[in-house]
Amino acid sequence: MQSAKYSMTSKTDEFFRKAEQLIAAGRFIDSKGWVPATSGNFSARLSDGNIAITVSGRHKGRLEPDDIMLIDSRGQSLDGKKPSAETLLHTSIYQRFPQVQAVLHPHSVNATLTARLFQHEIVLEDYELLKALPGIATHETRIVVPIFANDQDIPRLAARVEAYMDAHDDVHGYIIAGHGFYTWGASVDDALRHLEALEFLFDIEIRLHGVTRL
Ligand SMILES: CSC[C@@H](O)[C@@H](O)C(=O)COP(=O)(O)O
Ligand SMILES: [Zn+2]
Repeated sequence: MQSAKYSMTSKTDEFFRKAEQLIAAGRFIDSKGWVPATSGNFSARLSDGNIAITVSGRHKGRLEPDDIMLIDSRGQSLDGKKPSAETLLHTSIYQRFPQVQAVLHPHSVNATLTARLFQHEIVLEDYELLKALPGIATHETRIVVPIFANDQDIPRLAARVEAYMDAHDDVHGYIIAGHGFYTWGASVDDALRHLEALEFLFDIEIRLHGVTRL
């Protein structure tokens, strides 16, 4: 039951449609082993600027409609539920990029290993799969994925991400060391494609550099 404070909050058909997309994305991401043990969080922006986001602490591979909640653009709960502990990392992306409509955060082994093998950033260059990312039309492309130190202080972490983004264009995602990565897109499907592409490219770089290091 919603409390009186939240009783005016109506969830629209669009909310439930986006919630279903996030649930399906979670099932797929979990099938790959990228959100173990309740880790990860997902969101999608609605046309009125509010955001559908995963409730904190839920298993992201077994989400039910009740596990997706509504927040405003500043991250305030609109339905009394507790949003993801990392909500600020989502709202910052939406504020920065008007075209972004979905943000996905997996905790994959490859993102974690990448941050162990590389410091500060990983460069992805000369891969056909880079074309899965927006605005890239050729393998003859070089992108940089920054790696930030993990931090339990999310506002402080968000501020570091913001400072990096202020100074760099064409950021398609970022890794948090010992934690996971964030990526986004113009729809849940687009964000999922970016997630899969980055995950694949991290895997290649790990195999390449991990083997070279032996
Ligand atoms: C299970 S530990 C993972 C959390 O600390 C966090 O990093 C995470 O991704 C999930 O937090 P959540 O609050 O469920 O969105
Ligand atoms: Zn996380």
